[in-house]
Amino acid sequence: MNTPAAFTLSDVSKVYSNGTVALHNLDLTVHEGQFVSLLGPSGCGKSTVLRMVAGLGKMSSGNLYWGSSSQRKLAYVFQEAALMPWATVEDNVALPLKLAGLSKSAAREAVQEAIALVALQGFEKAYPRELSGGMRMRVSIARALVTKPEILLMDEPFGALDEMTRSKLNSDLLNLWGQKQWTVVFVTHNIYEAVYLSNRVVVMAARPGRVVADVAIAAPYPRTEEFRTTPLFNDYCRDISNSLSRAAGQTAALHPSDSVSASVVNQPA
Ligand SMILES: Nc1ncnc2c1ncn2[C@@H]1O[C@H](COP(=O)(O)OP(=O)(O)OP(=O)(O)O)[C@@H](O)[C@H]1O
Repeated sequence: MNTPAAFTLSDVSKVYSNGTVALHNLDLTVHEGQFVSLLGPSGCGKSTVLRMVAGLGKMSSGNLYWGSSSQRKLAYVFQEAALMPWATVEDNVALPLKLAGLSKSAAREAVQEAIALVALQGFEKAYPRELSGGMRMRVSIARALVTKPEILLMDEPFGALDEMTRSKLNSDLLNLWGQKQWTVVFVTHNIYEAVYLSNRVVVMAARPGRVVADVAIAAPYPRTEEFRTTPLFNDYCRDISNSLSRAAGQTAALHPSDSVSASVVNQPA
């Protein structure tokens, strides 16, 4: 049985000012505590969905409904860590609280807690240039967590990281989610990452941006590295890959002049 809705996008369309139809009649309800991945090829509107939920830009039509007022506590994690290079880790993490008007001393406890959640104790005084890409992304996640969000919107946060760092951050993120039970909406191009992390994968296709499959990943948590080698994992990856292929075929039929990239449709081994 589903938990209450965290939010619902109802019949949402988004046409950018240059005429690009980024989303067309999209319906999506995300439930409290779900870990939902939005998966699809470049340009299918994944980031636009996040932006509409975050209120970063107006929908052209449709509505966003919140499950309850307390569920509006959002945090956004971007693909680039986007840290202030001149500021230490703790000052970067403190930024949202500073912007909200808290003094440094009032923010200290929350900043320490967020840094501990991403396992960066000892690096409070370090500058971004002294950190690896994975550590910088941890700082970016801590900066999102410092506001104690209930909904975490993550826009391909690990896309620029090497495979081993990505795997490590995947399992750390799952551990955190297991403790905190946020609602997570996670954008990715990567089928394996989506299946590993999520209890639901929403598959999208481009031109126009739309939902083409909604797959419940019925594997228990906590998920270990072994999950990645199970037949169940491979079955989900194959099914989702097939959905992406079918959708790419439909898009190609709609836009025969395009060369639709199937590069995201990697068949699992
Ligand atoms: N500000 C904008 N103005 C015009 N077109 C835009 C704007 N932002 C996005 N688009 C277009 O809208 C479509 C959806 O973009 P969006 O960034 O949501 O896709 P995406 O699935 O997140 O892509 P990617 O995986 O490459 O980040 C694309 O065709 C994109 O070029």
